[in-house]
Order: sequence, then C-alpha cells, then structure tokens
Amino acid sequence: MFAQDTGFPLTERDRLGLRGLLPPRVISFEQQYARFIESFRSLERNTQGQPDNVVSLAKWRILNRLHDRNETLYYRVLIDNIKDFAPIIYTPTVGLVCQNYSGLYRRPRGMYFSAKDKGEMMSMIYNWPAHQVDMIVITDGSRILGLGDLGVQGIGIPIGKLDMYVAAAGINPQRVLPIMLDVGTNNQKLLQNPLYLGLRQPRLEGEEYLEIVDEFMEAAFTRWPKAVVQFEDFQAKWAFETLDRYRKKFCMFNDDVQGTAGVALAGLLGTVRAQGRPLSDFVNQKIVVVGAGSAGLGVTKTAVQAVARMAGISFAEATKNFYLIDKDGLVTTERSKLDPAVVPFAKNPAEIREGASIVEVVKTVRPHVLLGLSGVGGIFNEEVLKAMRESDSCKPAIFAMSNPTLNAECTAADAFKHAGENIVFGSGSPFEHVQLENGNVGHVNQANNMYLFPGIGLGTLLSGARIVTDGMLLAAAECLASYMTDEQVQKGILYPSINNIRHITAEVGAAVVRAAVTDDIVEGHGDVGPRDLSHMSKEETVDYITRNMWFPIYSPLVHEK
Ligand SMILES: NC(=O)c1ccc[n+]([C@@H]2O[C@H](COP(=O)([O-])OP(=O)(O)OC[C@H]3O[C@@H](n4cnc5c(N)ncnc54)[C@H](O)[C@@H]3O)[C@@H](O)[C@H]2O)c1
Ligand SMILES: O=C(O)C[C@H](O)C(=O)O
Ligand SMILES: [Mg+2]
Repeated sequence: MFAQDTGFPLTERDRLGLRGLLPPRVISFEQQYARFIESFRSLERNTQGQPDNVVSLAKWRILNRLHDRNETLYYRVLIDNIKDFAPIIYTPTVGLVCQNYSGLYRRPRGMYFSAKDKGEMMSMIYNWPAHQVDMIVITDGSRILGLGDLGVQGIGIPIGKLDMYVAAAGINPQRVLPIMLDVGTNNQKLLQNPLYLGLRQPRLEGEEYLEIVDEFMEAAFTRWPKAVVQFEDFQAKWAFETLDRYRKKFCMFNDDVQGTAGVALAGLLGTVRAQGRPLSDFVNQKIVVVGAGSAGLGVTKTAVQAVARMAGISFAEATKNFYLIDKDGLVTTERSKLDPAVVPFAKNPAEIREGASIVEVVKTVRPHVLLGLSGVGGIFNEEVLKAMRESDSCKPAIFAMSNPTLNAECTAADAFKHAGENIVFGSGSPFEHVQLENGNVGHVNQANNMYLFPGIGLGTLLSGARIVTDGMLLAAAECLASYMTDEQVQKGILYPSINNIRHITAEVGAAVVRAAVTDDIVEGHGDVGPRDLSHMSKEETVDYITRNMWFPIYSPLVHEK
C-alpha cells in the first residue's frame, strides 16, 4: 500500500486514500535514492573493523528492508549498483542468509509447499495474489550452494535468483515467484533448532518425493501455463531425475546442471582463445573436472558434446581428454558401484590408477584446465596449484567454481601465487583482482551461472516456447563465449563485467529466442506471434528483448474499486 512511501504525489495520495497517512512533504525518487545510498554508506562506515559475516548480514538486512518497503527503489539501487549489491543479495552472502534464515525471518516472501500439503496444491497455488507469473525459481533446499541440506531455509536462493532475474533480465517483480518445496530435512542441527521454520521430519524419498514435485508442477502450470520454471540447488539425484522427468513436458530447466554447463563451456572456449589458439583447438584441451555432482557432470557432458561436434567424433571418443574426480578420487572403470551417470567418463585404470588424487592426476595429465565444482573449500591447495605450473598449456586455466567464497576450491590470490602469473582464473563467487609481482593485474572472472540463467529464462518466456531445448541452451552458451573481444580474452577476461549484465542478458535472450525459432517451437508472446519472431533479424530480436525488460520507475497506481 505504501509502495512509494513519501514519494507519492498528492493526487495519488488522494486517489489511494492515503492523504494524511504520510508526512506532508513529497520526496522525489532521486532524493529517496540518495537517502538510501547515504544510509548504506554510513552503515559501511559504522561497521568498519567488524567481522565480515556481521557486516554482510547488516548489509543484507538494510537491502531486505528496502525490498519490503519500496520495490521500485530497491530494484533501481540494485540495477545501478549491481557490482556492489549482487554479492549481498546473491552469492556469497545469500548463503549466510540461508544458514541463518529461521533467525533472520521477519516476513514471508514467495510460497511454501510442504509434504503436509499433498492433495492441496492445486487450490493453494491460487492463494498467490498476483494474476500473472512469468518466472518461478524452485528449490527443495537439499543442496544449497556448497553448504549442504538447509531445508526450508534454502528459500533464500530462489529469492536471490529472482532478484537477479529482475535486475539482469528485467522480469517484472510483480511476476516472479520464489518457491520452497519443503519435504523435510536431513540436517540434524536444523531439526533440533526450536526456531527452525520447516517441517521437522526427515526428507521424503523415492516415489513419495516425486509425487510432491509432480503435484506442484501440475498446479503451477495449470494456473500459469506460460510460466518458466527454474530448478535450483536440488541434490544431484533429484536434479537429474526431475530434469529428465519434466523437460519434455513443462517449460523448465535446471540452472545448476544446464546454466552452469553453458557458463563453463563459454569459459573453456575462452581459455582456448586466451592461449592465442583457434577455437578448433578445443578438441585437444585436457580438462580435469573435480566434482561429479549435478554441476560437474553437467559441465563435463556439455563440454564433451562440444568436442564431439567440433571434431566430428563420437561422444565416447570425445571423452578421451576429460578426467573426472569425485570424493573418492579419479573415476575409473575399476570402481565398484559406479554411478551410471559417471560411467561414460570413467577412465581406463591402465592410464591412471582408480581413485588417484587431484595432485596425482594433475601431475600425470598436465591438463590445460583444472575446474572445480566439488563444494570443498581449499581443495586446490598449494601442491595442486604448483603442479599446474607443469601444464601443457602456455596459459593454464583454473576455475574454482564452488560457492560461497569459503567453499571455493582456492582463492584468486593463491591461484596466481602458486600456479603462476600467466594463468586464467575464474571463481563462482567474486574475488578482488590480484596485483601481480610482474606489475600486471591478475584478472578474476566470476564463472557463475548468473551470466546465463537470466537470458535463458527471459528468452524462453519471450519466445513462448513450451520447453527449453538443447539448441536454446547451446545458443546461450555460444553467445556468452563470443561476447568478449580477442583483446579482452588475451588479457584473461573471459566474461563481461557484471555491470553489463542487462546487455549480456539481452544478447543471450535473443540467442535463445532465435534458437527456439530454429527448433520451430516458438508460440510468441503478447502481441508478437511466431511469424513475427521468425522474421526478426538478430538486431531486431535483441531490440525486442530489450523493449520487454521492466525498468524500475514509479508509475501511478490505479485504485481498484
Ligand atoms: N559457479 C557456478 O555457477 C556454480 C553452479 C552450480 C554449482 N556450483 C557449486 O558447485 C558445487 C557443487 O555443486 P553440485 O550441485 O555439483 O553438488 P553435488 O553435491 O551434486 O556434487 C558435489 C561433487 O563433489 C564431489 N566431492 C566431494 N568432496 C570431494 C573431494 N574432497 N574431492 C573431490 N570431489 C569431491 C562429490 O563426490 C560430488 O561428485 C557447490 O559448491 C555449488 O555452489 C557453482
Ligand atoms: O548460486 C550461485 O551463485 C551459483 C550456483 O547456482 C550454485 O549453486 O552455486
Ligand atoms: Mg545453484
């Protein structure tokens, strides 16, 4: 009701029956903006010297209060200051928020569907007050970043991802819906916490679990048949199972599996260019992936497919230069109880022994790329990083993609210090660029799926496609891969600055729409029909996407009679 707060002009106050309920002076949007930024800066000054966690949570709180109070102003400050604020509303602070969510909770945001709601979801979905929903991000809280099972507290992730959708993709915030599917938790600490806000029961498994997800999907698409659903931070087994189960039936994708794969592929192609080699040389890159979960397997599969396509060889042949390591070391065919999902990548133990450690694999293989999606902080230790000095690449690449910051496989500073100043570096959470001894700056790339999921979601929505195809995902990755100039890539800059997130999202969105046209699955959006979409040039498609992005400005509220 008080959406614009002191910004309501007097006529609006009259129409909305607010006259007298606000202080008399009308404060302009610019003044409100300046006042917020000043209070944020003063919070920064006042918390100097306090522990990082305390400062981060204080910053999150002040932003969260603004979000509750004045959505327009919140998104404007977020968009204008995305580099400063993304680390608070998104990775890494959002992880800390999830860990403390039950204590931080003040008011609900999004919807909660629990195992107790079985049979009720079709009616519950109509409790959501907005008529239209375009983007849904759903989690079951079972693998929140690298922090494990956080149960209902994982709701912070869909909220943060959807904030990025608004900031980066210009999805109207009135049309986003964060969803928590609470099927219990296996986190004993949470179960024993009297303030824990979720179901106090172990996680549902098997069919019982799937019935809950099925029911939600049916309910959501019954009410909003044109919505796009992003699955986020599900433990690997359910990430793969639900993707397989729904991707041909509903308009959905899994960000950890598919969004991450695209961002990593763009990074891998970038490292080939950074070596001054033609892209076709990608087929000769030796790549060690540490972590064989939803993200690591998604990345490996997509990269192998790219090699197979480029070299014109089979998938099996293309796995030759890939080495997959999980918590039990190098995966080989010798392993007993081999997970079917990793079978295609299992090495012959004659090449390197089953269960070989990261350092052993790096020393033996001398890879061009070492990529971490293990969730284990510091696992690329000094010895591993030093071993990368013997890489066969003139510019070895190290991607420490696990989140949040403490779970990164190594820090940026350590990577440049131990692996050499000539490396290319990427991390899932932001790190400062590194001042090198040779006087140059070691560039830190944020290898995070935030560069793709907003464009995948927006492009899918504006194409009107009812499914997300491999072609659309590949187009998104290729768009990101070709976004940077050769000059930038030579300097180790593989991804655009987050300050350009709206621009890159428009480009990615357009690439997704065009791929959907190629796949002949567009149904159009609003007044724009499938024929219109198929006749658009690349530039016209980017323009179409950009015109459909919501931008935060005050608009008069119409009083509903
Ligand atoms: N940067 C990004 O965009 C991005 C995207 C998705 C996931 N992630 C991060 O990736 C991490 C993993 O996510 P996930 O969904 O794949 O998790 P997951 O639980 O599905 O998989 C984790 C994998 O790491 C392996 N592992 C565990 N300990 C290990 C060790 N000591 N040595 C080697 N491997 C080990 C496990 O065996 C498993 O295969 C998380 O920290 C997440 O935040 C980052
Ligand atoms: O949330 C992020 O920052 C990236 C990714 O989706 C993750 O799970 O770590
Ligand atoms: Mg995720």
